Amino acid sequence: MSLFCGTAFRRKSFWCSRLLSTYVTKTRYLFELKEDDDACKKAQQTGAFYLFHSLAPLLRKSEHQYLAPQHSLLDLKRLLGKLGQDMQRIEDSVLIGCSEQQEAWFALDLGLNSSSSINASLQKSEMEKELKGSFIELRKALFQLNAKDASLLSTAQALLHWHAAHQFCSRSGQPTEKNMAGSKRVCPSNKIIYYPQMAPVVITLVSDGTRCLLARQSSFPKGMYSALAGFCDIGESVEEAVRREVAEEVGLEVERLQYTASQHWPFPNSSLMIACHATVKPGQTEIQVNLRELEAAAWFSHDDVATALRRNNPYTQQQSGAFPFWLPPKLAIANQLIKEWVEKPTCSTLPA
Ligand SMILES: NC(=O)C1=CN([C@@H]2O[C@H](COP(=O)(O)OP(=O)(O)OC[C@H]3O[C@@H](n4cnc5c(N)ncnc54)[C@H](O)[C@@H]3O)[C@@H](O)[C@H]2O)C=CC1
Ligand SMILES: [Mg+2]
Repeated sequence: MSLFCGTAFRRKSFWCSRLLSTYVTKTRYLFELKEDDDACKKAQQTGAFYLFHSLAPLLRKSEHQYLAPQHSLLDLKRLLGKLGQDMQRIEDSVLIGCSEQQEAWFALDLGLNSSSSINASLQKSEMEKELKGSFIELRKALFQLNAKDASLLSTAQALLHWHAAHQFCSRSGQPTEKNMAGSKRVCPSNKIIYYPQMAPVVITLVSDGTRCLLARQSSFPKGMYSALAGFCDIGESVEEAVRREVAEEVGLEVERLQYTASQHWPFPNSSLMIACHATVKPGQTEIQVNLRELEAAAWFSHDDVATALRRNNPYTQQQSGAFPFWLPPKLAIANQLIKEWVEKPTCSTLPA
């Protein structure tokens, strides 16, 4: 049997799907939708749409959480009709995933200037009223979403952002065309294909064996400290990027390094966060903060970090006017790194 069950794969044969796990079937279905514009257009008929306005997702408040509502193609057509908009706008949707039952999920930005519609941006407040929700900046809402919606909306926002920023071919200057799924753009004049990209970023929790090193940029919310992060330079390995970033930002040399996890991060552009634990050379713990990159950096004890992790409402200003020391929220990979270290302070054991 061939890897893709030949044409049977494309027809989603009963035999084929019986042999493959749900996950593999789903993955192959998504692959098909990315490759085949007609199949993708067909999937829109039964698919679900997540709506955005100028890259802010449509959300509904439910107690302490935000929920991301889904809309059918019919709902969407009804909305566009009511607002006197062109149905062509639906072609700007991008594929962002599918359910286990192969219901395809799309994202559509109704606020960006459409390449396929002659109509200008739709009125935001009019749409919010019709859709019974609000378009809220993802940065403000991310931590009040469940993990599934957070991941889906991050992907959607990153992909919509990429399309909005790659409307023209950098060689010919001509407008590029998106495929139906939005997994690429092509220049019609020279056939150059552009694919969505993520910038690799290393994020490192440095420890000296008993304490961990946390830092803050002036742009961070008051009181919040995080692990050291930095974009990989071209040509660098992850190990080299960690070593350079730690040296650049706090003037220390990393001795041991251990990869732990990764995360897509949509802000400000799409990044792939690569999270590592590292230790410094014994006795070489004197921090020299690079003030062009950071506002402050310091060593924190296990107790201080464990207490900060348990803090529920970090934004509360103290009576003195100061903000307590707090850490990035659970959905951020920085939080995972810090939590791992609190649970096992000696987790960086491999040579760098
Ligand atoms: N999800 C998480 O838990 C966390 C995510 N982050 C993310 O990590 C990213 C990198 O952290 P920083 O300390 O700001 O990086 P950084 O230490 O590399 O400094 C940023 C500077 O690097 C330069 N740079 C080099 N390549 C760049 C590129 N491809 N895109 C943008 N700037 C580039 C720019 O001059 C920029 O001002 C940030 O975007 C931040 O949002 C940071 C901490 C936690
Ligand atoms: Mg940095």
